[in-house]
Amino acid sequence: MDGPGVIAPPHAKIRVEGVVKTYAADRAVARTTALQDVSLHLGEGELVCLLGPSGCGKSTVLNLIAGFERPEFGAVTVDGRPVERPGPDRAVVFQQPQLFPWLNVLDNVTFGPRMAGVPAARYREDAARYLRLVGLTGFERHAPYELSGGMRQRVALARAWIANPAVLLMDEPFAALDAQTRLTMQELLLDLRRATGTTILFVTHDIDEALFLADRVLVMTARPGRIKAEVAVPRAAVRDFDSLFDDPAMAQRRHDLVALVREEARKAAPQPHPETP
Ligand SMILES: Nc1ncnc2c1ncn2[C@@H]1O[C@H](COP(=O)(O)OP(=O)(O)OP(=O)(O)O)[C@@H](O)[C@H]1O
Repeated sequence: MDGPGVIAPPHAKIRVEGVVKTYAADRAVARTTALQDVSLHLGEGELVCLLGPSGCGKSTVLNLIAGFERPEFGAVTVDGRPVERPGPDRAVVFQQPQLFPWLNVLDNVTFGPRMAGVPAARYREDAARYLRLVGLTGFERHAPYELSGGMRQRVALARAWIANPAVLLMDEPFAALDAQTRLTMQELLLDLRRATGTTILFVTHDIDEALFLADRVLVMTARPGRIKAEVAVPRAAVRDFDSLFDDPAMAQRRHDLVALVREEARKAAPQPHPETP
C-alpha cells in the first residue's frame, strides 16, 4: 500500500489539485465542507476506483470532473484544460440509468451523435457494434420500460461509449443490480475498456468490485473528504472474479482496504448522544 499520490505526473489525463468544495447547508449559517484539499490524477487509459464512506465526497469529485460543479479553490483539468462545464469528452453513467423513456433502445443509444448532427450512416455501425457488445442485439425497438434494470444499464453503457468519450465517469453504476448481473456488467466494462483504452473514474462502495476493476484504488477519508490512501492493483494478478483472492497479495490488498474503509466509516457514523444509555 502506498501513500496517496498527490503529485500528478506531467502526462496525467485528469488532474484534481488542491480542491476545496463546500455546499450551503439548508438554513444553516456554516457551509458543509464536502472536499478539503483533494488532489488526484488519472493517467491516459487508467481505470481508478474511488472508495470511501457514505457522504465523504466521492460523487462530488466525479461531478467536478464532469463539469456539473465548480470548486471554490484548486483546479480540475482534463488534457490540461480547466473543466468549466460538461462536455462531450466526458461521459457520465449514474447508478440509475438516465434513459429517455419515450425513446426506444436504439434512439437512446444514438441520442448523442444524432443531437451532434452526425449523419446516420456514420453512427449506425457503431450503434450495432455497441449493442452487440452489451448483448442487446434484437432489442433495438424496445422501450426502456420493457427492459430489466440490468438491460437499462447496458443501454446507458452503450450510449456512453458510442460518443467515444476520452473520459468515462461512473458513479456506482452497478450498485442497484443483482450479483450475477453486476458481475456480467463488470466483465463487460473490462472488455470495453480493453477494446477502447478509455480513461475511467469509477465510484463504488464495493471493495471487491474496486479490486476486480481498478488499476489503482483511492480511499477517501470521512467528510470532509481527502485522499487517505492509494492501493495499486497489478492487472496481471486479475484474471477472473472467482480466483481474484486466491493470490495472497490480492487478499492482503483486500484486507488493507477493508481496514481503511472501516476506520473512515466509523468516523462518518453518527455518534450516539452522550445521554443515550
Ligand atoms: N448539491 C448539494 N447541496 C448540498 N450539499 C451537498 C450537495 N451535494 C453533496 N452535498 C454534501 O456533500 C457531502 C458529500 O456528498 P457526496 O454525494 O459527494 O458523497 P458520496 O461520498 O458520494 O456519498 P454516497 O456514497 O452516500 O453516495 C455530503 O455531506 C452531502 O450532503
